[in-house]
Amino acid sequence: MQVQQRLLREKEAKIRKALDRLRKKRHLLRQQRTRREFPVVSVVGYTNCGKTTLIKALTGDAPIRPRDQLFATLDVTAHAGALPSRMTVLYVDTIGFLSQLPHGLIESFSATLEDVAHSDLIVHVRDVSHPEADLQKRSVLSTLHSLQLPAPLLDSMVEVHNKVDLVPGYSPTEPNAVPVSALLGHGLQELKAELDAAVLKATGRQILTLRVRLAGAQLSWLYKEATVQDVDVIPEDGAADVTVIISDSAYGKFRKLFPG
Ligand SMILES: Nc1nc2c(ncn2[C@@H]2O[C@H](COP(=O)(O)OP(=O)(O)OP(=O)(O)O)[C@@H](O)[C@H]2O)c(=O)[nH]1
Ligand SMILES: [Mg+2]
Repeated sequence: MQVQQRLLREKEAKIRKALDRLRKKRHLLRQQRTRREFPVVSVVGYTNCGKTTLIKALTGDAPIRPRDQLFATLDVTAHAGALPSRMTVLYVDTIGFLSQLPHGLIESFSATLEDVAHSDLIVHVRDVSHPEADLQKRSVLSTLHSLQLPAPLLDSMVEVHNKVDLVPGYSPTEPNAVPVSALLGHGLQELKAELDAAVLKATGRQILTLRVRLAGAQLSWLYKEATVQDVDVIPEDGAADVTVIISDSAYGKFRKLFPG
């Protein structure tokens, strides 16, 4: 009994320390984000649902290692991944939700989730092979609602049904859910297409084809400030049709800098 209590105390101290580190890192992440202007996708879900595995599958990132244990992710980490439109997004891994948090940790945990409010899109990962999958969903949603997130962020949430490899013949009943197996890599193309559309919509970005003069600075400006998808050179005009993903604010700047 005593040994067990000591072990638990040690574990709690470890978690607290990790949460402290986390707060510092979050700050850094926020700064980075405002500088680079990458859309941020927060990946949330009940603990052990496969968030880390999914992010790894979407980004091909090696350093994050999923572990089959509670709170394998005690650190908020961001990983860059490319979507089919060639847009780069940052996936932020979050701490797994639990319906019954240990007393005294509730505050720290919600603090780590504050950053979800600053993301452009929320992806809710669910382990559909879990016998209590529905209960877990309700628990996650109620936590999200208690964070007082902006309504558009909640409304645009993408629901991912993970671990479908464990449920033969699985087909989602929810209309907007994307079935995947993060482990086997099934359904990832469909998910990426869905994320592409959702991120564009959520961030006020659009895909435009702009006619630019090759002699000027327009093309290099677009490479720097937007995501260039395609360049179609028209040699006889000394021009090119450039297809870009561009934010409303960047497009405004572009027109100001290069009128006419
Ligand atoms: N069969 C199967 N197992 C999966 C799948 N995705 C993840 N897992 C396994 O589920 C376990 C938990 O995965 P993680 O990615 O660590 O889950 P997590 O949501 O990040 O967990 P926490 O960070 O602890 O909240 C690991 O053993 C994974 O290998 C899947 O699609 N199919
Ligand atoms: Mg994890």
